Amino acid sequence: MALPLWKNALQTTKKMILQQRRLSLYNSAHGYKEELIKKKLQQFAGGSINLSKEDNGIGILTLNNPKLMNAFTGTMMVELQERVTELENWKDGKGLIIHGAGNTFCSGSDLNAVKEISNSQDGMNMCMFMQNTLTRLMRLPLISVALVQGKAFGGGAELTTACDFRLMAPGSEIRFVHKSMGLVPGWGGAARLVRIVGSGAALQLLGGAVRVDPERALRLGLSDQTLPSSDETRALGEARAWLSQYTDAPATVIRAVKNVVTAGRELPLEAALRTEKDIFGTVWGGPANLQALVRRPKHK
Ligand SMILES: CC[C@H](C(=O)O)C(=O)SCCNC(=O)CCNC(=O)[C@H](O)C(C)(C)COP(=O)(O)OP(=O)(O)OC[C@H]1O[C@@H](n2cnc3c(N)ncnc32)[C@H](O)[C@@H]1OP(=O)(O)O
Repeated sequence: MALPLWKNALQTTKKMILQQRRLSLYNSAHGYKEELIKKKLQQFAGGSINLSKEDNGIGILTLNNPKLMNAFTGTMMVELQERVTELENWKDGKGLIIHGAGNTFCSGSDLNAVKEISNSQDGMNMCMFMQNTLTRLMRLPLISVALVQGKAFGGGAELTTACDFRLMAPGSEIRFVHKSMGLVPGWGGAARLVRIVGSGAALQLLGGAVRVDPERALRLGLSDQTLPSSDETRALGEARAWLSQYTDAPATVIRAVKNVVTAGRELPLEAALRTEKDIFGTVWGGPANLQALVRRPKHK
C-alpha cells in the first residue's frame, strides 16, 4: 500500500536536510583533516560536555570545567562535536538549553591549550573544527537557547551566537575579548554576530571588546530576555519555562518550524521557498495536523 503523501514527503525531505547538514563547512578540499585535528586537540585534556536528553524533547547541554570557568579544553571541543552528532540523531528533540557548570557560562578556549597551539595552521585547524561543529549546532532542528550566567568570554561569547536565543541572568556578561589578545573571533562568532546585531554594533563590540551586560544586550538584540534570578537552579528553571512557550507542540511540528526558518535564513529566496514547500509537505495531513482539524482549534 502506497505511503500517505506526507510520510513520503517526510522521508524525502529528511534525506535532503540530512545531506545538506552532513555537507560540512570544511572538508578535505579545504585542507581539513579532521582525524589529525582531533588527535591534536585530544592532547589537551580536562572537563567534559554533558548532555541530558529529556522525555519532553528538551536537551540540556552542560559545559563542565568549572575550575577553569568552563574554558574549552581540546577534549571538550571533541566532546562538543560528539554531543552535536547525538543531537542530530535525536528524532524526538525539539529544544536545547546550553549552560555552564558552577553558575558561569564559558571563558573561551583554555589558555593553557592556546599557548601550545600557537602556530597559524594549528590555530586555523582548531577554528575549522569549531566552525564545523557550531554551524551544525546552529542548524539543528531544535530551538536552542544559551543560558548566560556569569561570564561568556571569547569563544564562550562566540558559542552563544550559535544558539537561536540568548537569555541572561542578572550580573552576567558577554564579552568578545579577542581584540585584547591581538585576535579576532575564529569560531564563526563575528559572522554570526553581524547577523544578530548588525555590522555597526558588531564592530563596536569587537573593536571595543565591550563588556555587554544584560541591559545593553537587550538593547542590541543580542539577548532575548533578562531572567529574574541569578541563582543557578532557578535560572535554569526560568530558561525552561521561557523555551516551553516556543516548543509546546509535537516534535515533528517544532522541528519543521526550525527547519523552515533555517531555510529562510540561509538559502536564496527561491530555494528557501521550495524547501518550505517540501517541509510543509511533511506536516500537511500529518498526525498533528489531522488531530488539530478534529479539535477545530479556536485561536483567541
Ligand atoms: C577563538 C576563541 C579564542 C581563541 O581560542 O583564540 C578564545 O576564546 S581565547 C580565551 C579568551 N578568554 C579569556 O581571555 C578569558 C580569560 N579569563 C578571564 O578573563 C577571567 O578568568 C574571567 C573574567 C573569565 C573570570 O575571572 P574571575 O576572577 O572570576 O576568575 P579567575 O580569573 O580567577 O578564574 C578562575 C580560574 O579559572 C582559570 N581560567 C579562567 N579562564 C580561563 C581560560 N580561558 N583558560 C584557562 N584557565 C582559565 C583562571 O586561570 C583561574 O585558575 P587558577 O588556577 O585559579 O588561576
